[in-house]
Amino acid sequence: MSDDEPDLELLALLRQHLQGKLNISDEPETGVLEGAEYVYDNAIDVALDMRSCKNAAAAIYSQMQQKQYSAAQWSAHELHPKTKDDATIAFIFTMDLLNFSFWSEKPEADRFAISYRDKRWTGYWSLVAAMQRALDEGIPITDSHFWQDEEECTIDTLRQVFRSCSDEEMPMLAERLACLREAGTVLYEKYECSPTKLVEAANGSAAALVNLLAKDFACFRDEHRVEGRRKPVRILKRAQIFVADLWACFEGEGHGAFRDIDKITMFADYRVPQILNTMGCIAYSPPLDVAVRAKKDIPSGGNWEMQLRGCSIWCVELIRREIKRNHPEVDINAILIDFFLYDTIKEIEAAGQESIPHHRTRSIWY
Ligand SMILES: Nc1nc2c(c(CN[C@H]3C=C[C@H](O)[C@@H]3O)cn2[C@@H]2O[C@H](COP(=O)(O)O)[C@@H](O)[C@H]2O)c(=O)[nH]1
Repeated sequence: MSDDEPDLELLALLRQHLQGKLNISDEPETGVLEGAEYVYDNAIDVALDMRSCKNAAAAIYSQMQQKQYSAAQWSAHELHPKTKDDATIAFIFTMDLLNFSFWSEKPEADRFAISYRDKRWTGYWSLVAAMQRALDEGIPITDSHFWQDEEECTIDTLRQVFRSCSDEEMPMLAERLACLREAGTVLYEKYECSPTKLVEAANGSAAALVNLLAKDFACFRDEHRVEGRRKPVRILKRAQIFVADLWACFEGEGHGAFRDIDKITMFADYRVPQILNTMGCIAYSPPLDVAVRAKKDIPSGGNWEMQLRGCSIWCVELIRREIKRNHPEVDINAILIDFFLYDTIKEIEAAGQESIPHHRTRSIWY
């Protein structure tokens, strides 16, 4: 080897050493957790209670153990798709494109609801039920070609797909149509009209898939400016829950196999902050507490809302760390803790035992 040729072996060793020391990894990061910690460090209207977080970690761990909570629960839900194929990937992609803002101010009997399989579905489940019903009725709601067809896929088509068994229409139908249109265009331009090709473009990295969604789809770009910080805080709730739903549905196999799945954080929606507050893990300042209990509109991207979302992400991260500290052998991540917390608050809601309302923010982000 001549003197001026680089010693590739030496360079490889140096790179390995530096990566170890400086944690310079080729693996992508989403930046969500870093942004959440920044929001928590600067929050004045939402605080974390460490004693309650410790107690919650113990309670969540023991209940998850008792219920043998795992990714397998996802497919066990009556309405979730059961096959592990491209059709299911398209279903989950469509679902998480539209997975936002189901809440209503009407009484339970009058709120937007979907009648399907002789049951009345509300909230998130109304979305899944409406999609299943549409497919049963031959409406290709999960097909990105359909989303781009301005003759076939109109606001009236969505009114039909999401027709309610009460007088209230599904919220934000126009925004949902815009999400489908945009996603159809991006899939056509970049991913051969295939959600599976989009998943495969991430080469098995959860963080890379989240970043692809945020980069290529404006309707997944759930990031917001906060004062005192140059770059926006990335929350990316629907991008992250898409990866998590894929991972859970495929039970970590095939198109659900992500080597860095533990980089996915809690999904900052309007339900998990409610259960975290109920458990005493997060506390609101008096004015925020009054506003939430009065079901006042909490503007999307505002100071209060960003504190609610950022502090909830950070809170679940601390609960996850506490569980891992006490049970290093247990394979648990923020996704399973989040799914468990969501299902728990839904049980509390069904039993009519909510002690504080969820916060009211209307947005396409959650
Ligand atoms: N953080 C978090 N947010 C979640 C879910 C789910 C459903 N995931 C299923 C999959 C596995 C789990 O076991 C669940 O069965 C929906 N949401 C969000 O909540 C809101 C809907 O509330 P409500 O209107 O009351 O149904 C809305 O923003 C929706 O996007 C979750 O898991 N985590």
